[in-house]
Amino acid sequence: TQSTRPQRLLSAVQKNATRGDPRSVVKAIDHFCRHKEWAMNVGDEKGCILDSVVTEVNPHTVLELGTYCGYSTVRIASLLPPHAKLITLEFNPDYAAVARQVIAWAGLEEKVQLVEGASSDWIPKLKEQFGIQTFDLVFLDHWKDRYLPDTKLIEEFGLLRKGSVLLADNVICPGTPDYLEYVRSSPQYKSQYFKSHLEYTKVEDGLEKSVFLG
Ligand SMILES: Nc1ncnc2c1ncn2CCCCCNC(=O)c1cc(-c2ccc(F)cc2)cc(O)c1O
Ligand SMILES: [Mg+2]
Repeated sequence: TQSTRPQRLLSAVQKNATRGDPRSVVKAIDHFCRHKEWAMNVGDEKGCILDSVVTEVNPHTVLELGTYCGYSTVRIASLLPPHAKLITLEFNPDYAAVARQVIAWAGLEEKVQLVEGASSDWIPKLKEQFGIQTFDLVFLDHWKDRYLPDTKLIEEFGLLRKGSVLLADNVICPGTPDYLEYVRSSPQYKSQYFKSHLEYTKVEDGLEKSVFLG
């Protein structure tokens, strides 16, 4: 049977990256997506912005919505302090299967909990299931029309504390207009737009960083 794009991306990692070296895994994926097949990873340009926000926040608890092949999972987890935990939710079992292997190749399994299922089903259960109080950082990169309802769920279930940071991918392309309107107009958030480009292209896109004021 034909391989899928995520499977071909995984093969490129296993062929070109060094086991236990997250930076080489990131490099191998970016090379594959730039020279072989485009894929919807956050990519190298927005990835540098992601890295700077992760480093600034220095989070002990991270929630990622939308794992895909684990590219941003690896970028984030490679920057976490010891004993920090990253929970990443992936809806598609085929993506999840590839992401587990990419995360393992990077040697980051200890820091990452990949959970399969829909964000709307899991957000209400994260406290009891994983003993989480609040998240220091949330990276939104899943269905674009789920950013706003899931942010409201995250607020409703008390998963944010004063100073928690939401970082949202694709706020321009494909776009998340209702989410942007919400975080930019709500008195509960201090928002900032980081202009960039859609991964591996010249099309405008960017990340929106929103600090929860409590
Ligand atoms: N736990 C969960 N709960 C709910 N949904 C869940 C989920 N886990 C996964 N999903 C379902 C997300 C599926 C992928 C989401 N990402 C995207 O759709 C996405 C699309 C583009 C894109 C841009 C221009 C184009 F021309 C084409 C595509 C770029 C990106 O950076 C994107 O992140
Ligand atoms: Mg994205």
